[in-house]
Amino acid sequence: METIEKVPYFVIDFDSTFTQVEALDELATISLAGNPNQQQIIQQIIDLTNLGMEGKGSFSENLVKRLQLVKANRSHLAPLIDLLRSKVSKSVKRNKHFFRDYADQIYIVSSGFKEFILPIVTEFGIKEEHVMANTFTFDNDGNIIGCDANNPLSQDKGKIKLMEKLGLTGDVHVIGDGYTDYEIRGAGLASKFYAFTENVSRAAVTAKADSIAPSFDEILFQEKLPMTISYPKNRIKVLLLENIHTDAFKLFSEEGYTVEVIASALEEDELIEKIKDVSIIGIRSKTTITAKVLEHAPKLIAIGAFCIGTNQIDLKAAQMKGVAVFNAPFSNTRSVVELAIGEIIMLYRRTLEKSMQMHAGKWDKSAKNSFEIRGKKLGLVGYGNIGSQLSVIAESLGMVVYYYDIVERLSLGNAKKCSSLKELLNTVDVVSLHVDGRASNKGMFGAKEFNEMRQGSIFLNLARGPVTDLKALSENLKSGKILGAGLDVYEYEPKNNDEEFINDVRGLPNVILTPHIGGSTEEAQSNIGNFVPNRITDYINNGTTLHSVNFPNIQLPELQEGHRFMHLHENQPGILAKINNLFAKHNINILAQYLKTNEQVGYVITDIAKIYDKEVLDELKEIPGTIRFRTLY
Ligand SMILES: NC(=O)C1=CN([C@@H]2O[C@H](COP(=O)(O)OP(=O)(O)OC[C@H]3O[C@@H](n4cnc5c(N)ncnc54)[C@H](O)[C@@H]3O)[C@@H](O)[C@H]2O)C=CC1
Ligand SMILES: O=C(O)CCC(=O)C(=O)O
Repeated sequence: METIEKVPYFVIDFDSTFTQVEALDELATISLAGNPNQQQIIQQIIDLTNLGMEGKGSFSENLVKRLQLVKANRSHLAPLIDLLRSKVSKSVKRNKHFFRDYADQIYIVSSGFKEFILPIVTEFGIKEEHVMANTFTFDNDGNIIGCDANNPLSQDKGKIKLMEKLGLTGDVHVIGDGYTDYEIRGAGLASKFYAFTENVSRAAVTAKADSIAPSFDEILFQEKLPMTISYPKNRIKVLLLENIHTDAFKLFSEEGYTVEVIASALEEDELIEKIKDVSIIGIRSKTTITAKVLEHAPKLIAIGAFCIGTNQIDLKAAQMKGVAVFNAPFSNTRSVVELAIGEIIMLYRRTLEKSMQMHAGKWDKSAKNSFEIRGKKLGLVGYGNIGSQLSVIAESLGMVVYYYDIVERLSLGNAKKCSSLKELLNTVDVVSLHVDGRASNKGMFGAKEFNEMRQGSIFLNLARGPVTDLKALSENLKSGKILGAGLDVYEYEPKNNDEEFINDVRGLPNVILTPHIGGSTEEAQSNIGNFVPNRITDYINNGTTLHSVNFPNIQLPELQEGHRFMHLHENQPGILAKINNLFAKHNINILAQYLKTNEQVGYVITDIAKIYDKEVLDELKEIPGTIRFRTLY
């Protein structure tokens, strides 16, 4: 711990800084309960508070007006204090130890009232005599009728007057959300002003700040003081591309990260430029993360694939750079399945063709080449999450399901396993591809496979574009061998909605073309927008890698006490022993230890006691084969 002499005095505001709320606004909500004009009066109070915080108008007149509007009684203070206790700012709560450990250096300077400030801040170890605030005056019935007019804090430029009177000798750093907090610095009574924006950010105040602090962690980080978390979260930059659902923005922002959103995908060179200071990137299927991009991402901790497929990411390169990749393996499964079912029906009934004829004024009432799906044989190529879900629903509609997969899968319902792709193609009426986008699947379905299909079949590809040879499909559609097709994915897909879709399949008969929207439903996107950020924050906050597609998967218990060390290394013999030898050498007590490996890497998580020799950190990083080392708390 640094010596106390080096630590400046911290002058901290109460309302909207120490707590998330303005106490007088909250007091009014309590005191005016049941008053028919409650909302209107509270709004007047909020407007007056904001004027004061922005440094507009006379502060003393503003305070008197607010107290008159609040019309509170002593009996309203207890419920107010209870509420404030639950509204202490999150990062203040998180760093409770700081207020206790540095109590000699901490002052609360507030234009609020001691009656509700003292019970809150003294619970954090702040000294009663270091709390500078107003006091209420009451009438005989306990009604609040005003405040002590002699207290400088009830007057204009009150905080300046108070600070002059306090006469702190030494460095003073002010932390607050209001203009009156800045004024202490403006008057030369402090050397630094942090605009605290965790709860409210006012342009007039941030413009005057020496530093903007979105949390107390940021202040402690800048002051080089001990923090509860290892790194201020606002310094973690998140980049979300490709129209990712707004819930992801919300979740990452609530976590305290700084989030940037771009609606489209980025090309490699644009990405290389953008990713330099990014810690978390969120993409969908259109952004390719190559080894070259990863070389330019020194801060990258995690990649979120806000979809199922991860073929667009160099998973191995990410792993060897210690970047964890997470996807949403079943959040859009149902949406793809529903689209496939809909398309099979539409294609068998030639609905699109007939609809287009109708729009052109042609009435063609005929049953020719229109069929029910009941009793038809559906062949699923790839029997993973989507294939097997489609199997169940198709069967419930009366289809007879066959499947072919390169790995053993549990047959659901009455689905029949085929031992080869050829067997499946020779048997079924509808072929639907649900394989993943691994490199070896490129071109897996071409002239030979269409040739094996039965006359008058239906073909669907809602998996990945490169899997199918569209030239071969087009020839088979034109010859009538294939009755109809549904395509959602293409080898080249436009980068954004402004680029034209250019492809030979345009204009082919009885072909449903959709712009890679198999997973684009409100439900799926919202599911994904929640699933992926939660996996990433679990990893960052706890080390848990469950659902990572490139790290060994491990679900860790929450760390209760102490520190967690996470060591990712190349999977070579002897590394665990080297880690533990270092702990022994530094006399470090291991509380718990977990190890999970895959073929390439090992992931060792060690929980240790609170006090430890910091030298071990560098030594752990230097163990040969170390890919990434992270500490928690
Ligand atoms: N159109 C869209 O918007 C969407 C497309 N997808 C695509 O669908 C794919 C499948 O998704 P899930 O079923 O969730 O994946 P999954 O990983 O659960 O299933 C894929 C299955 O395909 C099998 N497979 C791979 N190559 C094969 C081959 N050559 N022959 C036979 N079987 C093979 C695998 O063994 C596995 O069982 C995703 O990888 C993605 O590319 C996924 C979601 C939305
Ligand atoms: O919705 C997307 O951007 C991609 C959907 C997809 O292909 C997938 O989830 O793998």
